[in-house]
Amino acid sequence: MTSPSIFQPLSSDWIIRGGFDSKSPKRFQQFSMRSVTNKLSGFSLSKSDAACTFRVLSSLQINPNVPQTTESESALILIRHGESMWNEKNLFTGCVDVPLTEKGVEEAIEAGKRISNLPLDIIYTSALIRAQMTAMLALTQHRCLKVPIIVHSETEQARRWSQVYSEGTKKQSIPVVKAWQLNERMYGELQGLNKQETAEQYGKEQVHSWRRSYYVRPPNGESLEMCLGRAVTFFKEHIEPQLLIGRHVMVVAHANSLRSIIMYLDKLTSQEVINLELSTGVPMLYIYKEKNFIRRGSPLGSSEAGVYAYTESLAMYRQKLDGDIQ
Ligand SMILES: O=C(O)[C@H](O)COP(=O)(O)O
Repeated sequence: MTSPSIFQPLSSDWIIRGGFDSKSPKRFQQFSMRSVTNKLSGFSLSKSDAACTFRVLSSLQINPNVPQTTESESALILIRHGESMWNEKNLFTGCVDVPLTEKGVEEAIEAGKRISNLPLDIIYTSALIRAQMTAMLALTQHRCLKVPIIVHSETEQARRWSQVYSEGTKKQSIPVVKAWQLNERMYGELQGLNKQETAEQYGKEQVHSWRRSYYVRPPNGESLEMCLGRAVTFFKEHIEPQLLIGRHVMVVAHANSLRSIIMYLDKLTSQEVINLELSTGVPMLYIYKEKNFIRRGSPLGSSEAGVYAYTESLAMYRQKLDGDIQ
């Protein structure tokens, strides 16, 4: 029996996002993502990785029942993972793979409540456990009641062995795609050091520039520019095509991989991104329409109505959920 690994998307669409005080968008600096990516010797996408990713995403994307239109409106949710055990200890974490604290678990559940009425077809997370825990915990709160299933594409065998053979079950599932390109910025020789102690040793300004500037690299680590080279390239090549065909996407990642993606979405300059701070576990919403990203609402509002400015299609999705439940 053959069964292509295709997950059915929801048919509705919707909106939102918010989160920080960005200034009015200015022209985004033009530069070649590829040239930046190529500079990252330790972070280049191998041919076999690329082939596997392509196969998995192809199987997720190709569904003859999905109307492929460029006019649809789709939602993009971005969430920084909940508090990790090294956030709690104030340690530079970067690509070290540490889990959530209890508070981080609560933040993930709270984030899930905030997005529980928003349609969702596919989830992307980094390869790090704190982002994956956040995604899974958030999904426990979603009113669609679908099961998030991690896509295994490491090898052909992993792909075959994780196939689902029921179309009905696939319809009740949401694929979760892991991508190392969404990992936190690699913090080099700062990883494991205490942030406060490092500021005392090297000076506040130096540490601020390692943490927030666009071009400056922490010792033997990635600058935000380098992080953007991989994260935004992945976003453009894999996530944007999903949005383009009307899929609703959630990305669960990290402070700096998300800062770089937001820099791209909001057309922030290298100066503006310095002031961009992201809290743990706070969902941000964008609407993707006619190839533009529109930031919606503020996740910091006290009530859901204050949080999300519903579009017509989002309101319809919500009504449908309410109808299904009554
Ligand atoms: O990697 C880390 O230490 C944090 O997740 C993000 O750190 P930052 O606030 O220094 O960017």
